[in-house]
Amino acid sequence: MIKLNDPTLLRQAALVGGQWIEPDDTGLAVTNPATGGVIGHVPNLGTDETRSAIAAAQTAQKAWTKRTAKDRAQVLRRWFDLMMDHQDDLGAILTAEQGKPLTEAKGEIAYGASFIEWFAEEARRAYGDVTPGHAPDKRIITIKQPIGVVAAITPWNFPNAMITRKAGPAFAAGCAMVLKPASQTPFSAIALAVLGERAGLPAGLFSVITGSARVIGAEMTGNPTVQKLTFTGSTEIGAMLYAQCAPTIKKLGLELGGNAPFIVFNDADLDAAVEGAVIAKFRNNGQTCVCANRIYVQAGVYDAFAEKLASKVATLPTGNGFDEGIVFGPLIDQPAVDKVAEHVSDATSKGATVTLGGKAHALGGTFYEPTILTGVTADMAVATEETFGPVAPLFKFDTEAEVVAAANDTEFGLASYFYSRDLARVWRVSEALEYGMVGINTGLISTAEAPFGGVKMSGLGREGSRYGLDDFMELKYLCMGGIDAAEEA
Ligand SMILES: NC(=O)C1=CN([C@@H]2O[C@H](COP(=O)(O)OP(=O)(O)OC[C@H]3O[C@@H](n4cnc5c(N)ncnc54)[C@H](OP(=O)(O)O)[C@@H]3O)[C@@H](O)[C@H]2O)C=CC1
Ligand SMILES: O=C(O)[C@H](O)CS(=O)(=O)O
Repeated sequence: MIKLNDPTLLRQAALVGGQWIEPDDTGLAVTNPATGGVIGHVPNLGTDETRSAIAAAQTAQKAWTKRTAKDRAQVLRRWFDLMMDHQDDLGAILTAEQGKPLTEAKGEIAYGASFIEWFAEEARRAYGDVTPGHAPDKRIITIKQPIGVVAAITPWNFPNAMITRKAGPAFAAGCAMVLKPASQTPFSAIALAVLGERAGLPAGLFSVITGSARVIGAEMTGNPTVQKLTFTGSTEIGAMLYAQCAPTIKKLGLELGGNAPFIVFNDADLDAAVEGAVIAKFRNNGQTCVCANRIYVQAGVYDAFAEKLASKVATLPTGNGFDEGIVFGPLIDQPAVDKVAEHVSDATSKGATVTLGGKAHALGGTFYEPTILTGVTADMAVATEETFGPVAPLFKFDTEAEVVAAANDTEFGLASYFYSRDLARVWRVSEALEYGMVGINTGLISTAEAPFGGVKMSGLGREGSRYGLDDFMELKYLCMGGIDAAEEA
């Protein structure tokens, strides 16, 4: 059992149109990836409950949008305050169902809450404009209005922040949201809904539906009342949902897979580059879409970088996320371990060397040793597939042109990183990299103030920043005519 200051936050129920529904004997078990133990159960809901939630959202949204932006902002601010007041409990629930170390989980709570805080402020800045008319009697006015009912589907790797990164702008804009969280991590979403009620989110505005992704998703994508679908997860599922939304022409927000390059030039600050690589590669045990999936090191510093990185990572302990000082928790499930093992096996079979780790951890279960590979080449699976685990493949390169071409040689375009202290090179490489985001001399770029998102197969739209609200609003053009000149006195 998870020790909580407020046990009511761990609620074994889904929230459908303002009504809490508890699981019956068809309920779905949620397990702790570190121990395999059952944390609790959630109801196995489907089409009817999803349809009911969407109808309730439509009703609640009409009232919500009539409230002032300041009023909506105050509710969001209260939600932010409650999240931070309960940071320890929300972090414990997250570690229990996702596995990341408690310190990192609490960090995610603060990161997730920052999106609610940011959009509480942005809510009051949905500015329109007045444009000089195209005729003497015409005036042109542009206003922004909420899209309406939003459906959201989120992944297990950031079970709090991937929800608030959508709910914050949606509610700030005046929308309602029906959410299907990942089946492996529903309790973080449910705890957010419990606190949302306490903050004053009206009944029906925010529903959390648990059950079959395929069935719930089919209703979300097919129901014409849903005006926007916002999805974070794999490119494969994202593309399928994109197609499912086509018949009802929904707006889409897609935050999909990545294959981030991490480039270290000869002129880099090597210690800073090692520190950045540890964060960019191993945050959340490598289970993030913006993780450094390929590490390119210029020939002049390759051996020194590899040695420094291995020495640093070797000091970082693996274990149960609730234990003091743990840096690497378990992977989410056995398929995740199998994929990591397959990538390591493929690389070594094609000539790569295991400098550190390279096998399942002695702890067993879904624990895997943090791994560093050297002598990695472009024909290996780690070069083209997202590993989504603690494997750092080091590629050697000679010239800037060669590494930029290699970095761009992927269908993905989410995050990228490079270390250089040459100003001209910083500009050249920043402009040449085909990605939505570029980290320059840093391995950690995600923050509510910045536009998060990708290009190519990594998705559509941006979350966070001053642009995030617009993804949940529609522009309306008012053409005011008949404004004739006053009669001469
Ligand atoms: N761009 C970004 O910000 C992020 C991208 N990702 C990417 O997601 C992948 C790993 O996350 P993972 O959760 O496994 O991704 P998935 O795409 O498998 O799952 C994401 C969500 O989609 C749901 N889902 C799965 N199948 C369907 C379906 N047929 N219809 C509707 N919903 C469905 C899942 O539900 P269920 O849990 O029930 O299967 C889950 O809630 C990686 O590729 C990673 O790069 C992950 C996080 C962030
Ligand atoms: O799920 C993810 O990978 C997140 O988008 C990563 S981040 O926002 O925490 O960088």
